[in-house]
Amino acid sequence: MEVGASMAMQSRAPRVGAGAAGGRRSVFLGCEKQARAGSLRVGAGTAGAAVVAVRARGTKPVAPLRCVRASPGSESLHNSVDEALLLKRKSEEVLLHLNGRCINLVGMMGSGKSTVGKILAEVLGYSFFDSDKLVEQAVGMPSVAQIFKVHSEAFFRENGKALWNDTFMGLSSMWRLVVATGGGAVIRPINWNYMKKGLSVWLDVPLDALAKRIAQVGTASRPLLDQPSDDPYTVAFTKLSMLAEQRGEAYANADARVSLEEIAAKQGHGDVSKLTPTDIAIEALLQIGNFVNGHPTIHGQVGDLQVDSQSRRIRTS
Ligand SMILES: Nc1ncnc2c1ncn2[C@@H]1O[C@H](COP(=O)(O)OP(=O)(O)O)[C@@H](O)[C@H]1O
Ligand SMILES: O=C(O)C1=C[C@@H](OP(=O)(O)O)[C@@H](O)[C@H](O)C1
Repeated sequence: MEVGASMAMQSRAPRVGAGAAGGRRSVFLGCEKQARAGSLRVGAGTAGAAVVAVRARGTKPVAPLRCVRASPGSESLHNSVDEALLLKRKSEEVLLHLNGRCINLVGMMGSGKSTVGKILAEVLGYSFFDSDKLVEQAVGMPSVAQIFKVHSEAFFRENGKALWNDTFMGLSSMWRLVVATGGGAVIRPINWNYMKKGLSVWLDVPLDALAKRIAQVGTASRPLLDQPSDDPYTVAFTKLSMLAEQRGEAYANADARVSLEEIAAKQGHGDVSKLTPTDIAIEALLQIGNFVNGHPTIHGQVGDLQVDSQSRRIRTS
């Protein structure tokens, strides 16, 4: 989640404020930047504990083209103007068929869900959410690492499940969002019930590339990989291999798969490290396009909402 602060979409990061409900915090998501008409309240959670209130953004079909960069020191996200234009064209192609459906990115830690998700949100004129950030804020802690430390992994995954339910139920009830889900979100079947209300896209990155990225940025924000070692690459690679073994089939539930190896092969590279996040976003749009063409939703149900594809107004069903 280390994408640089310079990216425009961060101004759309969800704000979460506390509200007492059912003995824990309810989650208030305000996607305020560029918010326009329409405010929607969705009861979330079987206990009705949390209410997610979302300001629906107005229509803004495609974001203006602009050069975006990742964190300082990293590569430019776009290799060229041509690449940026291709991204924009692909987004225009899929936008109409998407019909407001939410895009849920799944994949291992470090697979680029946040980085690519922000590019997709930017170019589609969608809002970007990071599901881990929502849980952090609902728990009232600054990071997942802190939740693991003060509580435990089990708390994060199991005891915190009501929060997860609220988070995913709330997110799945919204529209025009790109969501970067935590790498472990796929292991809870109920999360799929919610994610399947929109589209799910698996960023399938070779483990070697993941371990290199994570070793490069450090493991502090990824508690599962954060062990004292002189060789963070090997620690990350070993743990990621284990997780991939356990989760492989769960990721494969996604509606669309973006394989970095396949993109690299198409481009004639032997190595995925040459791919920019924009290359990956373009392929994601291609795969999303393939999926939505086979699964159209027109004037239909999107999650719990009715979306009018002409006016793009939202009504609760
Ligand atoms: N295509 C890419 N090439 C090189 N580094 C990347 C790429 N995509 C993401 N990264 C870097 O990898 C790290 C993890 O990316 P991130 O988007 O936070 O992954 P996730 O959200 O899936 O955990 C970040 O430091 C990011 O800058
Ligand atoms: O794969 C996992 O189990 C995890 C992935 C992390 O999110 P990212 O995939 O965004 O790094 C975070 O939820 C936590 O450290 C556990």
